[in-house]
Amino acid sequence: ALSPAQHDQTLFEERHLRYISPLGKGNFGSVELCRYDPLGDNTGELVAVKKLQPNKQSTLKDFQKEVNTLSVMHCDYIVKYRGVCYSMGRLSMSLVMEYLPYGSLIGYLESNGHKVNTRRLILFASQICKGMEYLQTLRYVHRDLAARNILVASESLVKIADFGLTKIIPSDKEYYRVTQPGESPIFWYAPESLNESKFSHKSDVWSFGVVLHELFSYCDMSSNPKRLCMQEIGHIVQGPSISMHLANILKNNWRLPAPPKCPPKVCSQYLVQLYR
Ligand SMILES: COc1ccc(-c2cccc3nc(Nc4ccc(N5CCN(C)CC5)cc4)nn23)cc1
Repeated sequence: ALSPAQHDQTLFEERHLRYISPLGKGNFGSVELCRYDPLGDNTGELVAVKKLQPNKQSTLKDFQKEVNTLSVMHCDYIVKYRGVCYSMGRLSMSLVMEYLPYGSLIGYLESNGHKVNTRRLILFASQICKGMEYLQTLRYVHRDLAARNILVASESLVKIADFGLTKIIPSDKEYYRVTQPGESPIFWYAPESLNESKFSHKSDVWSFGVVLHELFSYCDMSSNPKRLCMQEIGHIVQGPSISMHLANILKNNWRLPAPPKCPPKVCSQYLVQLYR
């Protein structure tokens, strides 16, 4: 008879997890393509395995929170949790997720942009919206919504990934205030996040507006949000004062310029910020 552990589909045994290739690295650790092949006949499922590299930024506790966050998500527009793999006798753990073959939205649009029309971009934007709407029903704030954290499952389906910075809003408050975190994606931050480290569904809406800009720029490197903001701020500025300068130009109503060929009805960076 199978032991309880063997019944647990979310427990992946390290000995059956066969490394195939690297998928990406972040300040958290790395993500690898593996095949979970308990039968040893290459019929096993391809999975994306996020290995934790505990460093000053991310601890096992943070990683455990990310795993718990993803494990309660059941939404077509959020990357699916498959389970965990413990190694070094529970001293280290990896997060096992479904593998999305087309990779990150940035890479996909860079190499397939020519065959992605406005209708398709709007479909992707609406799917990201539905994923964010689902997060909001669970009172989650993503805090790192950006094209780099959107994955492409198929030519007509994208999913939100990477819940490393996601926080639950306390039931008695409308926002989450953080102590200054490490690597901050400040060019996707709303003014209140820059000025007061406040994060809410509204600040996620702001970041969605930046994602719209990325989508309709086809994630072109020359017009990425960081580059355009730094051009406006002036490259002379260095270090922590960048977020202060960014808050300033936003206060003076500078916004990311509408991407070339962006259909007027979509140029809703402003609409998005209206609805915040
Ligand atoms: C920061 O790096 C990553 C990398 C992978 C993931 C991740 C999480 C959860 C599911 C998942 N599926 C895929 N698929 C995927 C496919 C292809 C590629 N690339 C293929 C082409 N290469 C040159 C770059 C990687 C990257 C990811 N990546 N992925 C998240 C962050």
